[in-house]
Amino acid sequence: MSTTTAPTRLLSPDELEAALRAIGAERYHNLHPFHRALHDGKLHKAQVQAWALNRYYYQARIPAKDATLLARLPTTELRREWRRRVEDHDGTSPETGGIARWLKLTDGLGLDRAYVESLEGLLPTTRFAVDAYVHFVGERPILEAIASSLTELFSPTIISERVSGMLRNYNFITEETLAYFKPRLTQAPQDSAFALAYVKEHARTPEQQQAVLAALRFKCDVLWSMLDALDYSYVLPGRIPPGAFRPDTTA
Ligand SMILES: O=C(O)c1cc(C(=O)O)c2c(n1)C(=O)C(=O)c1cc(C(=O)O)[nH]c1-2
Repeated sequence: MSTTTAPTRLLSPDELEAALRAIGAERYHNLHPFHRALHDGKLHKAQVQAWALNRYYYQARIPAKDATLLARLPTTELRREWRRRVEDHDGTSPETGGIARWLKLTDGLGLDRAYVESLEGLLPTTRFAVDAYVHFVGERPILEAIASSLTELFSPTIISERVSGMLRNYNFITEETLAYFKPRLTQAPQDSAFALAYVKEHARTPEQQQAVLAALRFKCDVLWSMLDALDYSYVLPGRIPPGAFRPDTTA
């Protein structure tokens, strides 16, 4: 039996934007039960530690994925725009930038810095998911690589919810430990506005538009699977994989 797929038509730039936003409304990781529990104060400190430790790997690899893309970009203007992202995360001197601020969060949660940076305690899925994102951006066409960053369209909302929810619900969380997130509220809209305008201008065929939508779905899957792994390993009893962070022995 043969199956036929209806040919996809060319969307207007605004229809493409609406289709991208619909993917976020359906699949972004704000909808994941682990995030709901994190923000609503339903987790123990050890589970919050596991989230921060695993998410450190995402933060640490973001500037590497951006540098990979930077090297492939064809114009000065594009490289200048993308270089800013690398600086936002790596900083321009020691103790500045997003990675340093994320380590303030893991410090504030009582995790040993050398242990966090060693990556020894990561869940296997965290490593696989983050590495898949870095490879995607290194290997796919530039249009898709840029489109995969578009989850940032949706991040200011989840970050605002997270900061207010965690401050309200956990006595071990302070404004200082959550300092990572404040600059993201201005950086992410700047980043995503540029990426969205780029994608709307350069996705000019139905195939390119479908590839852009698939890139955003892929990225939502990366973020979702990281939370699935945390949920499975640290919410269900007796599921922590061998070698992964064990709250009682390493915190
Ligand atoms: O806290 C979050 O929920 C969240 C989500 C995302 C995202 O949607 O990819 C990013 C970030 N934070 C973030 O802090 C960040 O630096 C970042 C960079 C990127 C990217 O794809 O280039 N996404 C995100």
